[in-house]
Amino acid sequence: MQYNKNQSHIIAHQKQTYMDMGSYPFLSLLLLFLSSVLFFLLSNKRKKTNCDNILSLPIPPGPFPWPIVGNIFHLDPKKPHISIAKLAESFGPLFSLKIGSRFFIIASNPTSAREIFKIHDKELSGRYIPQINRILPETKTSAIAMAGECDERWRFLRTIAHTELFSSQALEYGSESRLKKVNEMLDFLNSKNGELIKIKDFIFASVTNILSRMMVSEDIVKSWNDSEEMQRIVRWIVECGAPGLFDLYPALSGFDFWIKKRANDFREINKRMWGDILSERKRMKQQKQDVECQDFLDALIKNSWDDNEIFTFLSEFFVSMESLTTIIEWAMTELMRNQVALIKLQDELTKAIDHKAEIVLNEECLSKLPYLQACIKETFRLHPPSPLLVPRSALQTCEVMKYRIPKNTVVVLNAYALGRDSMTWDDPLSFKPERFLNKNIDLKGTNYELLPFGGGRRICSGFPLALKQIQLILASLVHGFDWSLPHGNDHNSLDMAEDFGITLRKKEPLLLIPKKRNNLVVAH
Ligand code: HEM
Repeated sequence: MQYNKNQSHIIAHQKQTYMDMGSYPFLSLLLLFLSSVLFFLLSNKRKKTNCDNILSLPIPPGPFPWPIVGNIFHLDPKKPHISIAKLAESFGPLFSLKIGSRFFIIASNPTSAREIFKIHDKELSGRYIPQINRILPETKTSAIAMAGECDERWRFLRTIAHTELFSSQALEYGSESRLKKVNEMLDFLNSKNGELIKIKDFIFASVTNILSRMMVSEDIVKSWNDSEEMQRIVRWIVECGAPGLFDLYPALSGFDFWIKKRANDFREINKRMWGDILSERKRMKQQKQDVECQDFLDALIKNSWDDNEIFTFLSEFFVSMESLTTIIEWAMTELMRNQVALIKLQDELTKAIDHKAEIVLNEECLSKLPYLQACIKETFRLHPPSPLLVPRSALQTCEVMKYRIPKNTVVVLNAYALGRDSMTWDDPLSFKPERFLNKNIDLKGTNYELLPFGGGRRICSGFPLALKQIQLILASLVHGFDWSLPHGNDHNSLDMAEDFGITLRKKEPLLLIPKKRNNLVVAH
């Protein structure tokens, strides 16, 4: 066999290659190991640096907290929304408070609102869970607003509520019964022509029955006279389930001897409200009188929830009826005080809905009326029913506007301050619906200067239904009647005092005298 230089070169090359291949697993493992160590060290360093960075940041500024009580004396318990709006003037749009042993941050302008609802929405999407909920497991499994975080269960509950109640299809389906309820309200008002009436009572009865028809196919306010009693019951449910003093001092929660009683009351009232309706429905189902899944209650029974879970889920939606009543009462109050706006709104409605033969008001047409929409937005701006929204909680320590927000901080947005911020709004204390005409500002939680329904992933899930009800009822009241104050009182003398509670209500209920104006027909 002849030997040549080229072959020797090839053999040498092959040897080299075999050598490489022989050591390949070792080298590659070594490289893999080294790069993993490097990656681990670097990413850990980055994480550590991020963490160190966040931990080295200051918490938002705020007034000095006293030992044990914290900043409790900085708040007027009757007007906390105004106290914290004033504190924001000194400490800025994101400031902190300590109340008891709880740490709060308060956002008060569109920039800080955007940070909370958009940029840090995920980290700040928790809710503080009051102590009472720990002994009421049903509030954990079947209450949307009380879900501690946006987990699978929360998503499931929001999906049921959306599909059955708030989707366009569900709203379209419920349209006929909404219009029926509004017609009943108009009949009632016609029967009171010339008499003095407390407007929030019939508004509450109407919005509540609209919802109860959608949910359980019957009225839960059986007569107009029962409205006050039902308002008391709803308030009672909220008060039983609301955070108490011991929530501010969790270390002392073992001494809350009343908590079991409050929990029992909560169950008892819920049962009183829904027990008979549920038993009757179950009885009908057993007798196969009502096999098909027809309303919201049927859908819940189908989910095999226990009775307490069903009661809790149903009640959660009813507590928002007070918000609806409050906003419509404020809208009527503002329109009574601002007669020019009232006449403009009546004109808009007349042009849009009066036809020669009959006057027909329908939901589709109302959603397109710019002045009606502007009046509603202007009322929400000045009188957000939940001025501090529903507080959120920080799921993890995070950085917001260069401040450190520790895990479990309670996050509050002052919607009241947002709506009256003179940096955002011209002449902020005046009722001027015109400011919204030709402006692209809506209530869907992305215009951070106006957030009465909150924003981000936890935005009010009932928003689409709420808006439909407000439009329909307000338009019917304004177009169907002329309203006057008792004893020929001057419109400017209307009392505008607020009462801070479950909602920011009008302190003195609005009393008005209706005079039939139009033969209104509310139609599909
Ligand atoms: C004027 C009427 C209403 C106002 C002003 C209002 C306001 C709010 C606000 C501020 C929140 C908290 C949002 C957030 O954390 O970002 C909320 C949550 C909620 N609202 Fe409403 N609401 C109204 C009507 C309704 C109605 C009619 C329903 C149902 C029938 C409803 C059901 C809910 C539910 C289930 C939540 C909890 C959402 C969650 O935590 O994921 N609301 N609402």
